[in-house]
Amino acid sequence: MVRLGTVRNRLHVPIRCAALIDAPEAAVRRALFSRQVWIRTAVALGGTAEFAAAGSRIVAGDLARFTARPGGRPWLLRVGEVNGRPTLDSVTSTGRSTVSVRFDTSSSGAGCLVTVEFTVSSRVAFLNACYRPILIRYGEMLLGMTTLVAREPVRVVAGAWIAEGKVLVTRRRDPTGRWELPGGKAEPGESDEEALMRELQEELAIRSKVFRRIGPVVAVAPGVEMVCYRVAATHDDPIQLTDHDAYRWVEAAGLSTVDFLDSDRELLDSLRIALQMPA
Ligand SMILES: Nc1nc2c([nH]c(=O)n2[C@H]2C[C@H](O)[C@@H](COP(=O)(O)OP(=O)(O)OP(=O)(O)O)O2)c(=O)[nH]1
Repeated sequence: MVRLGTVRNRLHVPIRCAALIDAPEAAVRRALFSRQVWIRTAVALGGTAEFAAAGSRIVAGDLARFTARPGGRPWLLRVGEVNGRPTLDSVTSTGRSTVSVRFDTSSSGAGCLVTVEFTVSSRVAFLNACYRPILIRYGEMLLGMTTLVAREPVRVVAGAWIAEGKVLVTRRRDPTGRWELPGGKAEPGESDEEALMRELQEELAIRSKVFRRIGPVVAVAPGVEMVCYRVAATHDDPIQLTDHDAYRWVEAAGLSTVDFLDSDRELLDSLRIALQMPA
């Protein structure tokens, strides 16, 4: 409901949009916290969204810049957290108004409930009424994008970095301590190549080049599939592990002795062949 007021009163107009999505909560959160979903939403409505820091996720501390149309007056918002929940809050007022956005998921037997709440605070009551339809459209489009992306299968890209007849394998930093190829989940809208280059930069701190596919598409879990590509480093960057606690170089004969994740076993024959071939 829009409350009208006077110029003297600072008004708050909470606008809440919600959707019940028939997908696992993890998939919904992955979609909702993906920058691509927020960017695609802004673009679909004729505007723009940009994030200052590198990365593909919405994380606390980042700065986001939204416009309702290209070249329009920007809203600069900082990503924050309140009680562990993500928020976006105006960094600088546009002079007349500030906006804050709260978004979250909760799981129920019927599905995953996503809520997005905007609060505009304007010195001029009339502006509250102006922002309302824009924010409702943004919220509804965001929920639609989130639903679409949450239902897409998740694609894991794994990199077989082969050098001098050996492939690099990495040990997961979890209680199982099992080995895998470096890589990870592609973000919505990312190509396999972009995702793999990003993951290798994040996990090993190396710049890389992606070559041909190796082996079959492997089912990792329901709705999650993995593809493997041959990769190489393009610079002499020293390996710095962030997600893993160990790495080693293994030649073809040693692959069967590595305690790989189950899905990786389906790649081993193809990896052995790749180890005998040039990139
Ligand atoms: N990177 C990588 N992941 C693999 C391989 N084999 C395999 O089953 N996986 C699985 C493990 C994970 O469930 C998923 C990769 O996701 P990930 O590395 O981005 O993420 P994660 O599950 O550790 O963490 P998160 O994104 O859920 O927070 O694919 C592999 O060789 N490399």
